[in-house]
Amino acid sequence: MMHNQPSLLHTTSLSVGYIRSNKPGMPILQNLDLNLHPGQLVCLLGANGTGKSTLIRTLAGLQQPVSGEIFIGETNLKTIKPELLAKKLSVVLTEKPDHNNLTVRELVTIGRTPHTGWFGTLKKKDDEKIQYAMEMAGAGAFAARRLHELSDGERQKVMLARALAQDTDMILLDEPTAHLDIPNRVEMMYLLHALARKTNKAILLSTHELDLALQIADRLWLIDKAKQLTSGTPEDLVLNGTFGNAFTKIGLHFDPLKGTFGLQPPAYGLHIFVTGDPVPVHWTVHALSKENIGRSTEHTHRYSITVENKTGEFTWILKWNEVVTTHRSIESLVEEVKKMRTR
Ligand SMILES: Nc1ncnc2c1ncn2[C@@H]1O[C@H](COP(=O)(O)OP(=O)(O)OP(=O)(O)O)[C@@H](O)[C@H]1O
Repeated sequence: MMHNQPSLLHTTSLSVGYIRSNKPGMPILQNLDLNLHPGQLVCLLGANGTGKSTLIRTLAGLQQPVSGEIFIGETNLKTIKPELLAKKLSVVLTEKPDHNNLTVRELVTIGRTPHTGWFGTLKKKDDEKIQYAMEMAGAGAFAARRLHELSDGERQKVMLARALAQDTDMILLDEPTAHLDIPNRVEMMYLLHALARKTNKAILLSTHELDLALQIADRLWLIDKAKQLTSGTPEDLVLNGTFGNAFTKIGLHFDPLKGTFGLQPPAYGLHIFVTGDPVPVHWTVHALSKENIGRSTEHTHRYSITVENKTGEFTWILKWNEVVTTHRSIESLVEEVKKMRTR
């Protein structure tokens, strides 16, 4: 992707890891030349323990790099004044906040400090930003509650609201969807994407939500099993196999057509020809795969299933050699297939 706007953050030969006293640094990820551009949502993906949190903490200036440099705009992170950094970059980590007795509104107001100063008076504009941040993050409904009274998912929204109130060019988030239920996960990811587009912020988030990341990320930073980080669009990384390879385990298979992981379809053994509308066919094949039965593409196959859809009701017609049976549910169909198979 071409970028007309200069990067908000870049790294040169960055290695991240843990520096132990009297011992050489233990790099986890090495030789990183990364860029964050305005208006982009970047998803950082990798298996457990590959260094996602370590990288985010290092980019946010919360821990020292093992070697290499990080630049915020043109300024080296080592020399940037904390007040300026707080206006450029906000970070949302997974740790629980220590200010458990504060109300949500009070915590989000702390996010505004870089603009008001610790003893600064809140101007009308700050109040508006705080209110807006809480509403954007979906935390408005519990603004008056104390942090210790919130669920993990509610607290996560509040931490996002605090970062939004800080109103920085860049937001870095470590697993922002970890405690959310599925509708809230989808909503959070779309919210962050819309935010990047609307406000021209750069947003970097680490996640284990592979399918969501494929759908909404402008760019992936993908850490593979060899601890190499590859940066590219989701589409390119799927097409060139990097994405599938990074997560494939023995027996697990990445389907590049659907963008999902599943059990490896059987290469040999029973296959049935399935035909009909794509949706019922999909769920029929889905159920058969649990019985280790694959889908055949051969019309002349000895076994076939035809899904008919008359007036909104599905009927499955199973042909097993010469025997034809009709079914009103996938459950009944699969039972029949299992019976036939053991004959
Ligand atoms: N304080 C520390 N000192 C030494 N090693 C650490 C420290 N914190 C983490 N590590 C190690 O660094 C590696 C990377 O950890 P990190 O938390 O960055 O991984 P991650 O990709 O965020 O994992 P997850 O997906 O499980 O959250 C791990 O092997 C971990 O054991």
